[in-house]
Amino acid sequence: MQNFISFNDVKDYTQLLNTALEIKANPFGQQDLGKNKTIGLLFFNPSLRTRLSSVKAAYNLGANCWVLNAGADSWTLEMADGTVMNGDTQEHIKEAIGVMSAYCDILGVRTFPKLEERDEDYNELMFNKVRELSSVPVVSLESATLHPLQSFADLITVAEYSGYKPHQNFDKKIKVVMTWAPHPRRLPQAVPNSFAQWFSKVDWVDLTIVQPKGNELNPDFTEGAKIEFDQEKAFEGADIVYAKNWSSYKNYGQTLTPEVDWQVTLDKMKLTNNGKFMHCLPVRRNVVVSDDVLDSEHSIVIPEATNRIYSTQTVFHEILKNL
Ligand SMILES: CCC[C@H](NC(C)=O)C(=O)O
Ligand SMILES: NC(=O)OP(=O)(O)O
Repeated sequence: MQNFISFNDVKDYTQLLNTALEIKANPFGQQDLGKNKTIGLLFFNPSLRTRLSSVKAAYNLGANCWVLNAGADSWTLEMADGTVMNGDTQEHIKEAIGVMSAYCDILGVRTFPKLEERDEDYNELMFNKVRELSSVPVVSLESATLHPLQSFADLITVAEYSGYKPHQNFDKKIKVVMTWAPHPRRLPQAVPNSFAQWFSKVDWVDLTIVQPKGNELNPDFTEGAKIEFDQEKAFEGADIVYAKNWSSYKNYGQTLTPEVDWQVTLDKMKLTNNGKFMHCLPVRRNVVVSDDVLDSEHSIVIPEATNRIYSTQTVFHEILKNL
């Protein structure tokens, strides 16, 4: 594995899943791999899980790790080429990424979308600029349109809660429903795009995506998923309910306020096959999902967040072993 930016960087998802489950069972078994290696984490946006799980994953592998919050810890960066830098920016992204990638063996980067110009975000201008400037492999810590470390952790979690065992025949079909949910702010499409990209390809999953009409995701990522607009119908018989808010792809960046309440409630979870509730976190309690769902046996959001250590550790492992 060279870079880890999307599902397209995964040659064999079953092999990667099995590796992750093996690493999770023996998390300190590969400490020689990270010896004398450094993993750099660059954040242009806030984070809790990605930041902390990535540091832990690096340490589990015996690697060093540094973290930088662009613009807060560092100089104000100039992103545009050709700028006469006599204003508020002190350092150009060209030098900043060139230097940072000289200080590490793998560079993780988080760059959220602006949610203004769809082409700018969907061409991943910012992330691709960093990738071109980096002299070391790049791992997405969530880009404008995808969040592969989250989706990989979600796959590990769904596998664990579905009875999947590495190298054993698994002929079940798991009904996974990703549902849009309300949020007071306009959020990226990265997490749902990525979840759809991964789970529409898993042969033991039946993926349904349910959202208010007009709020469908980019079809480039949802091909193969069943698209629904009736939330309660979609929940019927679901084994996994994955909730997430996303702003409009069609009316780019706009938020939606549907007439009916799309919050995930206990009554809705009763329509499922005693389904498990998942969310990437952070979650707005009693907006996205009710307290009585999050505080019930339905919720596996903490095991899901815990698996962020092992999705990340596996990706670092797969890149480090080729260095
Ligand atoms: C992991 C989620 C990060 C981000 N969430 C917020 C609140 O910005 C999002 O929705 O993409
Ligand atoms: N799920 C996730 O990536 O969380 P953070 O934004 O807190 O890193």
